[in-house]
Amino acid sequence: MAGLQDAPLVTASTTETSVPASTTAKQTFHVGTRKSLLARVQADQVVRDLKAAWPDYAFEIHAMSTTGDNNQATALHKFNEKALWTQELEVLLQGGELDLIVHSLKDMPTQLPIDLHLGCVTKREDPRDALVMKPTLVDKYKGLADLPEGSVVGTSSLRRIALLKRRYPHLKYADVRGNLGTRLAKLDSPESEYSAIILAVAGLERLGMGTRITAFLSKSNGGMLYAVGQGALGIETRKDDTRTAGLLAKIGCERTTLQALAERSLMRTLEGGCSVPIGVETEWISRKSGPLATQEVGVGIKPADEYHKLTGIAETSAGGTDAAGEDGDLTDEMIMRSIVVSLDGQEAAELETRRFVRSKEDADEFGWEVAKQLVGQGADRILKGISLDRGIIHEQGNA
Ligand SMILES: NCc1[nH]cc(CCC(=O)O)c1CC(=O)O
Repeated sequence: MAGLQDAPLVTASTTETSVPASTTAKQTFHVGTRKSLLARVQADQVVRDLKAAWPDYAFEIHAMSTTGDNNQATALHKFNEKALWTQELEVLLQGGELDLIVHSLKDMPTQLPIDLHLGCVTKREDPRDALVMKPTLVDKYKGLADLPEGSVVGTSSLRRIALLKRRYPHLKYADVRGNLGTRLAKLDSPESEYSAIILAVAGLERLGMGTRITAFLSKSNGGMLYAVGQGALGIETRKDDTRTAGLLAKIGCERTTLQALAERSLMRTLEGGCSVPIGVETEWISRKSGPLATQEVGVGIKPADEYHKLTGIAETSAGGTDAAGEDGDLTDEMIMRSIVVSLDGQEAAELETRRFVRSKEDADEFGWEVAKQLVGQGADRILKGISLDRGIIHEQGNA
């Protein structure tokens, strides 16, 4: 912080324009992101927040395409590493050419280079998955259950396919790739095979396409749990960069950060390097919640029916009339619903667990504990089966 305040306060320069050498520049922070429209919109959002918090500094966005972006023609299962989407940016961060990288948290590897870390998580948006119906079918079918036998649902995520197969075995699942716009265009084309596609709510909303959402999926609606980190932005920084840490302290969300750490710890403990169908839902419990408990799903804890939009807060109280959206009404107790599912949707280890989470260490421990319990339920057997299959197509797309 001190470093920031000491920094020179100077004349105007606008983001993304280089400052003429003759003028003294504002202290400039270099923000890295991928080149896709979604990545750009996300970086813009973070820079807007940073500018509002730190009007005396300048921010320059550097958007670059990465190995992942450049190899869209190559089957994604050949890329078993999320790092392909982040590596080039990380090298620039390590070299000091960038000060921070804005990621969709869901696309950020759980293992980062030793000198880098998740420096900040901003407030999570709606973390759920969305069902988007083909426009010509939208009046006829309101949900996946309504679709006739054999209808094709487009998604390339192992998690989405496995979870949906479990609940909707009458449907077919087919790959759909490309950025969000491309996927929607494929859905809309009258010749395409898709009746519907599944996309993250947050991505659609960030691009102003929230009106395309036919239904919001969740554990209680369709048995769909979201990906670790979905709906939140993660900012990667150098561990030793206290200047940028001070900057980010003003835009991070503590509640989301703890959720993110718990979810990522679960994933890190389970995945052992490869991407697997893991779904989660984490929420903070409001004051009127029930007792502390760890149980298998279906045994006692009443799941929250809906998300409190934009906050991911469990509305567990009977009337639900208290302002659950206010952090003041929340306890330090987190609920984590988790599932590890086989690719065919036939087998699953599933839990609903609560714990008091008051620190980053608590959050890490919570994820680790849940992972161990899932293993106790057979998650390791399911994961072993998947890594034998090796048909790994991971969550990462061309968002
Ligand atoms: N798979 C790629 C991806 N990475 C992040 C998002 C957008 C939403 C988010 O922040 O999680 C998406 C698109 C999608 O899954 O539909």
